[in-house]
Amino acid sequence: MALVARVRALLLPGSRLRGATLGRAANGGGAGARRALSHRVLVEADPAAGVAVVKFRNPPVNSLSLEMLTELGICLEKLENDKTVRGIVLTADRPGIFSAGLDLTEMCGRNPAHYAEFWKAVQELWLRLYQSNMALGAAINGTCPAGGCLLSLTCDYRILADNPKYTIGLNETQLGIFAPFWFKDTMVNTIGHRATERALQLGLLFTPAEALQVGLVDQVVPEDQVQSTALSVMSQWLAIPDHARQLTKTMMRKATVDQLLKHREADIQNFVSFISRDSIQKVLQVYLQKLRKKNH
Ligand SMILES: CCCCCCCC/C=C\C=C\CC(=O)SCCNC(=O)CCNC(=O)[C@H](O)C(C)(C)COP(=O)(O)OP(=O)(O)OC[C@H]1O[C@@H](n2cnc3c(N)ncnc32)[C@H](O)[C@@H]1OP(=O)(O)O
Repeated sequence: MALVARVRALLLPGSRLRGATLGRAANGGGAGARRALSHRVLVEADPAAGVAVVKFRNPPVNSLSLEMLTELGICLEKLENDKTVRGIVLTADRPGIFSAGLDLTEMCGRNPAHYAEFWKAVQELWLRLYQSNMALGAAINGTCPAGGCLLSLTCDYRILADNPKYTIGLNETQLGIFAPFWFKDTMVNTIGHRATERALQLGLLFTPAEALQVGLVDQVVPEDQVQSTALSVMSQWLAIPDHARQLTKTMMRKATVDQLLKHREADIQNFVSFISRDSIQKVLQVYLQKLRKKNH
């Protein structure tokens, strides 16, 4: 289903996204700050600063399900069309888990049409974020594996909470799958080829100190200062004239974006045939069961 159709489905009577409002904040935010609510994404906009904080709230682990990807896409599209917003900070509504990455239940026991729809939605969100004209910051206030790490890597800078429990990285190989070329390219663009090769083959999840050392994040700060630091760094990015910053960003990212645009359909087909393999389904199911067993 294309984004428009998925949005329609989400707006059907009964959907909690229906009637989402953008009103004056009940609390928090500066004077004139506005808060918009959807089911899985909370937006706190501060028009005076030109910044919106986009908070993930898809319990229990902020996984990127099809619905979450769709709501995030809608929210970002709205912000892109809002002339008062020049920068966005992505964060988790509750500290602990920034995002557990792609929702594994979307990739297990479904049919090929579902896998294709899901992968298309992952591509769409990456394209929207990686090509965004806005300045994007990630206030990483929790653990950040795989697709969660990818989200943060689409941003222009990353601030990570100084908590050794919070790890970050593309750990796909540890699950028995692997990061597709555009995940890899996004990481190469951030930490370079050799560090990416090592990180991806070993499926490394970096502690804050390691992530800072390898350049996966730009700053590690005390947990209660992640959002405030991300907002203060944002003011540096917004001090640069938009057109100059945007042209530079496009120049840096265009080749990577073009690769996916050129191979988009083939990438979907490759994903569908890879994820549909019995052997891959088996490893994903074992991984999910292990996660679930912990709690039962
Ligand atoms: C030719 C080639 C073409 C291209 C091929 C490409 C192939 C690549 C394909 C896919 C790429 C995928 C990238 C991903 O993002 S995969 C997801 C990777 N994520 C993880 O490995 C993280 C897994 N989760 C955890 O490690 C923990 O849950 C953690 C985030 C650390 C939180 O721990 P904790 O607070 O202890 O919470 P629980 O583990 O108890 O989890 C609570 C419930 O949430 C469920 N859960 C967790 N993660 C996911 C997830 N990613 N998706 C869906 N569900 C998830 C977990 O099972 C618990 O459920 P329950 O309450 O029923 O027990």
